Amino acid sequence: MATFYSQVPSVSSVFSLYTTFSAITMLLRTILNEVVPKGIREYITVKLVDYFSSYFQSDFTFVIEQHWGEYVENQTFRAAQVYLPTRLAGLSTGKLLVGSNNLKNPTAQPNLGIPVDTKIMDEFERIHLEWTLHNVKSKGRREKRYFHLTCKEFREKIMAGYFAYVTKSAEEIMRHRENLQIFTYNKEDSDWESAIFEHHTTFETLAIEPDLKTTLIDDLDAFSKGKDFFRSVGRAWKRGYLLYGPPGTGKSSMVAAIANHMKYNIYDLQIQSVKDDGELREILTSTTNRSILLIEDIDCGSDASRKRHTKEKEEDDDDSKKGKNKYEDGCGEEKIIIFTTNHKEMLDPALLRPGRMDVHILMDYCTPLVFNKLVSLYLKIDGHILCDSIEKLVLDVNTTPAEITQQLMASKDADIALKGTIGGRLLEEYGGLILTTKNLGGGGYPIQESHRSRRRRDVGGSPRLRISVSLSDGESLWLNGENLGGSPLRRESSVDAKCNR
Ligand SMILES: Nc1ncnc2c1ncn2[C@@H]1O[C@H](COP(=O)(O)OP(=O)(O)OP(=O)(O)O)[C@@H](O)[C@H]1O
Repeated sequence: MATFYSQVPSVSSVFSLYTTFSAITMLLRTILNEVVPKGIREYITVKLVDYFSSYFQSDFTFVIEQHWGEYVENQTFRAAQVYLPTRLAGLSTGKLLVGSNNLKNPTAQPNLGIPVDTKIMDEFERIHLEWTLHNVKSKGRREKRYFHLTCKEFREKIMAGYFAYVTKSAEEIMRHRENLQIFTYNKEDSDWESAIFEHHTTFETLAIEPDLKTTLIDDLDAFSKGKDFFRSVGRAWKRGYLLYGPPGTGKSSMVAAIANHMKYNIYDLQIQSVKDDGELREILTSTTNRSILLIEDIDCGSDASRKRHTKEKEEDDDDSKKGKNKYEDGCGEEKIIIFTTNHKEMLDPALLRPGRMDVHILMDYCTPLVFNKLVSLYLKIDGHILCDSIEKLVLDVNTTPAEITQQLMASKDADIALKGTIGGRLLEEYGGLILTTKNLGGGGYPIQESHRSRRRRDVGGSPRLRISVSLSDGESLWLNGENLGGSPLRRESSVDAKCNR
């Protein structure tokens, strides 16, 4: 017994042995890091991973195809596609697939792509996993892509935990992705074609009323966090927006701001080219989650679409009685649908019924606030001597943000740019007088599209526009210009405004 105790090392000798061992380990690690170049170290790691992976050859394989059913995008495939590039360090070959679609920053480090027929290693709760992307193209059929995910056992654990982990990671990556994509539908291939979405408008650079901006952002944020809510009320996790208003008031810019805020890709569908509901359903189901389906100019239609609309209307009436919406049918989760139109009054009333489009947003002519926002965005100034008068004028004369931005872009010099706007031109011509159309016998004469076209016909088809202005000395004038955004205005005649309405 005594001999045994005498052989047991003391605490201090254990501690000193441990210290020496740690120091040697650290020294060796430092030498290894100093002496063996990084490339060789990584090569050894890859080889070791390779060796062990072939040693523990997996015997169970999950097959994850790109499409689930004939057309529906398989969300598990999509999640893997987004997630796997983060696991390419464990690649078992000496090759990497690299590329970039970053047009904003062409010198940025390229991204890693998923090479075909190449093993990609991953680990989940100490389970070793192996992914391989396969690509099969058979004659006359579209390319078939699928992943093999192999593991030795633990099938239950993979089903219960790993796929959810991959999906969550992919969502996180997508939430922070820099480049969004815009897809357009190719009828011939019955598939979407993608391109980088280059519209950089955000809610910061979109000039809209502040209240509308706050409400809309809150609505979008609530939607993106609303998974449980939508489920609890038994509704599909979708939101529909109808953007309506005259051309040039920022509907497309608003779509870009929404996409950039949500980091959603856009599927831009020309509804006129879709022949029937069956095709529409196929197209909708082939869009991915966390995306925007955009249908612009919903009021415009070819003959084909008009015929379809008549048929649809009958079906819609039927569907709406049952509380159904075909744009919602079977098209996945977390999706936004946006319709735009210049003529809300021409839309099929079925589309406007409660429950169809959740939010209707009027994109209108410039207000003083919108005008000032555009001035501060484009001219980087907080105010200008001409602004007060132009603000008053935009209340009376319908001017679109597009017309204003065009003029503000004309020069970096605020004086020149502001004088180029309709208000600026009037002010310049009439020597800084306060201009208003308010006293024209009954509350002014706002110039709307219908008035414009009637005026055009009145003057024998020439594209002239007349606006009425009362000067500060009480005199009323009709001013004549080629159009609001065009050539300088000139005095035509002094007339009684009432007679000319
Ligand atoms: N509210 C706005 N804020 C900032 N810029 C705007 C706004 N509205 C229009 N613009 C400017 O005008 C251009 C045209 O606007 P946009 O295409 O968004 O209008 P639209 O309402 O979609 O027109 P259309 O109905 O003809 O498609 C934009 O590229 C942008 O520069």
